[in-house]
Amino acid sequence: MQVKICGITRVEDALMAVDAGADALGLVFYKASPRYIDPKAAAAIAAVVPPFVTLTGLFVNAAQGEVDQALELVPLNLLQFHGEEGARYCEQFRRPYIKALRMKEGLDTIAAMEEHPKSRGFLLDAYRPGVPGGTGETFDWDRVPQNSPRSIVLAGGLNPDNVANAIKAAHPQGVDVSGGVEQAPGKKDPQKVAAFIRAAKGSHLGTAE
Ligand SMILES: O=C(O)c1ccccc1N[C@@H]1O[C@H](COP(=O)(O)O)[C@@H](O)[C@H]1O
Repeated sequence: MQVKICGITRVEDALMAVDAGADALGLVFYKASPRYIDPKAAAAIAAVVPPFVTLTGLFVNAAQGEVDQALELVPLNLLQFHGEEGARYCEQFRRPYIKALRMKEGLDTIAAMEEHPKSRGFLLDAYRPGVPGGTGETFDWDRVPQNSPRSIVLAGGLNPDNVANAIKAAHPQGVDVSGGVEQAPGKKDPQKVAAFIRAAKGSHLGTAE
């Protein structure tokens, strides 16, 4: 099970999450988020990330120039588009990307995936009107399609206590968490991060806490 810890704003949190076993870290370049980080500060975090950890940049309906600027300053391995971005927009940056899909009632998830044939995978998040993500809310994990054409990253309201059950229900390839491992918005809690990663990675072994 691959684990992404999103909303990293401090070098010490990046180091701590990597040490705890995170496979990917997320930097939020969405200015309205309490976890927003500007590209210069993000570059300082990028400088400490080891080579086999996927550094992800999260954007929400950003102007093309904003993404270009982040890419110029920060060596991002993966882009995460969390708004209403279409395939042509996402593909223009010529970087690997994942499209986030917010699981609004009635969404045809497979049809939404087919709109992004070049997305490396799909991050499924809870839907709350007017809020693009990071809501801390879960959705019905039984709605996660088991016939997805590509990897599924499960997100939305995950925490150390529910992640093992979420994995059992949804069978994702990866999980993503932000608020569920924080002590305060933008500040990660080392105990929660370690417990989350242990529970997620141990879930298939039956050793989850
Ligand atoms: O983290 C944010 O502030 C954020 C803002 C706008 C879009 C997405 C955001 N975060 C992503 O939302 C999901 C779920 O977060 P949570 O675990 O429920 O807090 C996750 O993919 C974050 O990367």
